[in-house]
Amino acid sequence: MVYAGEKEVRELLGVYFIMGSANCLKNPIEVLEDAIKGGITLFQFREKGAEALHGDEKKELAKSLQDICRKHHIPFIVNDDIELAIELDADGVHIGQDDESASKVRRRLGSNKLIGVSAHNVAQAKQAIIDGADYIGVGPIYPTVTKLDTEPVQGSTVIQSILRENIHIPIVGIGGITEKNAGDVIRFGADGVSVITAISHAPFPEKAAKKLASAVKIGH
Ligand SMILES: Cc1ncsc1CCOP(=O)(O)O
Ligand SMILES: C=C1C=NC(C)=NC1=N
Ligand SMILES: [Mg+2]
Repeated sequence: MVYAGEKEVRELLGVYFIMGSANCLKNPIEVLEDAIKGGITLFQFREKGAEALHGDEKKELAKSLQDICRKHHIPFIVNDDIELAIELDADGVHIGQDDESASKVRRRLGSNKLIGVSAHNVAQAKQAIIDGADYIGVGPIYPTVTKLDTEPVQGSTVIQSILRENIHIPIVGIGGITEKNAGDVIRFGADGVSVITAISHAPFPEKAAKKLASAVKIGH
């Protein structure tokens, strides 16, 4: 992927689907294909939790999902697992505060890859910029049961406190986001929304993605 400037990154964050095998009620391959048909703009492979796949099984699933993203020109991001991202030549990685710093990851990935960092306050947002991150994931905005060890639910406060500091890094909201509240997250000032279960548990993932995409568009 050619290096994406800030404006392209903001557009890429529109409807940012995140999924691993544990988040799916049916075949992850089908869920991703339907989500892409519905208009997601970015995909993150996040294989976590008790039943998460490991080793070759994890790599094979990642490759299958990456192939689907390539076919439809959707950038493929890997959560946490830098080695896997390098091995697959993924389009980028997403790292949390407990992972290695974005500056170290940048040295390993190079300038033409996307690096996203989870940020829960202004200081972490500022550090992410210093470290060369391309975007920050801020949340949980609303309560979520998908990730049990989240920071406290913060609603719009962190997004607004970051923007009040005149910090200009692309921001994606995360946590409990659905078609009903996605527009609010954009009105709070986020460039896009990232979701897991709103799409992965939807009876029709294509329709769920479409509804999120229109809520985001209206929110802008
Ligand atoms: C990975 C992550 N980080 C903060 S909340 C969360 C889970 C989001 O899942 P959902 O969209 O199903 O609430
Ligand atoms: C924890 C996370 C926060 N934000 C994003 C975009 N992805 C994540 N895995
Ligand atoms: Mg992590």
